[in-house]
Amino acid sequence: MTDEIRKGLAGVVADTTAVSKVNPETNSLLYRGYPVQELAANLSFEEVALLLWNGELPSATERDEFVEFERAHRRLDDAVRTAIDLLPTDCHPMDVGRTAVSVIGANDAESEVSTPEVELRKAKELFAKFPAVVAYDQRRRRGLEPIEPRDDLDYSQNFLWMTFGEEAAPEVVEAFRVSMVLYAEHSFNASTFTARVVTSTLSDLHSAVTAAIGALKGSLHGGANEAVMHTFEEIGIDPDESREDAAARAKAWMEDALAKKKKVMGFGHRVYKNGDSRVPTMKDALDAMVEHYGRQEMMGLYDGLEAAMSEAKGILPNLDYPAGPTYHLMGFDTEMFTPLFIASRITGWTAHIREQRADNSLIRPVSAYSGPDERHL
Ligand SMILES: CC(=O)SCCNC(=O)CCNC(=O)[C@H](O)C(C)(C)COP(=O)(O)OP(=O)(O)OC[C@H]1O[C@@H](n2cnc3c(N)ncnc32)[C@H](O)[C@@H]1OP(=O)(O)O
Ligand SMILES: O=C([O-])CC(=O)C(=O)O
Repeated sequence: MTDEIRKGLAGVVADTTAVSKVNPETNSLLYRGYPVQELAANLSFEEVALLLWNGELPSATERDEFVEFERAHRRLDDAVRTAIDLLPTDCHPMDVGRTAVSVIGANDAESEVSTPEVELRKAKELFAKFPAVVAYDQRRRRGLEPIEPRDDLDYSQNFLWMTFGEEAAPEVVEAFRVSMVLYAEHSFNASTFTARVVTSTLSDLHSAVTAAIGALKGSLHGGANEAVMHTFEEIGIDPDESREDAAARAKAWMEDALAKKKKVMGFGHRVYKNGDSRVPTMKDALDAMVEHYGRQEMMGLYDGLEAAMSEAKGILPNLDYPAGPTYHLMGFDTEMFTPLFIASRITGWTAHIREQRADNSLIRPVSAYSGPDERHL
C-alpha cells in the first residue's frame, strides 16, 4: 500500500485494458490496435462497434448479421416511450437518456443475467435503441411527432432520419458517422471508469451504463460538447458575418475570458497535453459541414477561440470542440449533443464492462483520513 495521494487519480494506472490505447506521446489512439483515423476513414460505425466488442474486425457474415440485428431492434418499447413522456420537456436530455437506459434494463427479461453472451446481446440492443431515444426526445421538445425508423437506412442515415424526418445529404451522414467512430472509446476516462466500478460490484450492464451516463453529463467530460456551443452562442452566431470578423470577435471574447480566469470548455485534456488525437479528423468533418451549409462564420469563431487559447495558455482543443459546432450545423439542439456522445460511447462502455467482468476485482481504493483526531462525547 502507498500513502501517495494522486488527486483525481491523475497518472494512476488502475488496470490493464485491451480495448484501446491512448498514447499522449505520439498523439495516437488505437481501438483494438487499429488507429482511429483509419477506422473513421474506412469502416461503418456498426463495424467499429463489433471490433470494440469482439476484439477483431467482423467477417462479412458477422457484419451483415449485426446490421440485420441492429435494424430489427431500433424501435422503442411502450415502457420507454411512456417513461420519457412522463419527464418534463425542459429537463436535461441527459436525464432522459439516463432514465431510458434504466427503463430498458428493468424491462429486460434477463436483467439479472450477466453471462458474456447475454451481455453482448444487451450491448447490441442498447446500441440499436439509443438513437431512437435521442430522436424521440429531440422531436418531443420541438412539439413534433416521433418518426419510425427505416430499415433500408444504415445506423447514421436512420439516426438523422428519425431526428429530422428527412434523408440527410451524404456529406452530413458521413460527418455524423465519423463523429460516432471518434467518440466511441477512450480507455479509462471518467464515464468508462464509472461503468467499470459499477460492474466490479457484480452489478448489471444497464446499471453500469446508467451510472456512466451520469458521469458523462458533467462539463469537464462529455458535457463539454454542449458547453462549447454555449460559448459560441454567448459570443453570438451571425450567419451573415465574415469569417475574419467572427474570428476577431471570438479572439477578443477568449482573451477577456482568460483574463477573468475562466475555464473554457472544449480545451485541455487530462491525458493529451500536446493535442487530442481525434481533433484533426473531427475538424475535417466540421470543415465539410461548414462548406455544406455555407457557414464560414462558424469556422471564424472556431479559429478565433482556438488561436487565442493557444497563444495565451498553449492549451489545445479536445474532441468536444469541433464536435459541438458540427452537431449544431446538422440541426441538433445544443442540449442534445451529449446524448449523441452516449449513443457512440455505449460501444466503449459495454466493451469495458465485458472486459471488467471477465477478470473482475472489486474496485475500492483507500483514502487518507483528514477529519478530527479520535474524540469522545
Ligand atoms: C471527451 C472529453 O471528455 S474531453 C474533456 C472535455 N472537458 C473539457 O473540455 C473541460 C475543460 N477542460 C478542463 O477542465 C481540463 O482541461 C480537464 C479537466 C479536461 C483536464 O484537466 P486536468 O488534467 O485536471 O488539468 P487542470 O484542470 O488541473 O488544468 C491544468 C491547468 O490548465 C488550465 N486549464 C486546463 N484546461 C483549461 C481550459 N479548458 N480553460 C482554461 N484553462 C484550462 C487550468 O486552469 C490549470 O491552470 P493552473 O495550473 O494555472 O491552475
Ligand atoms: O479520456 C478522457 O479523459 C476524456 C475523453 O477524451 C473521452 O472520454 O473521450
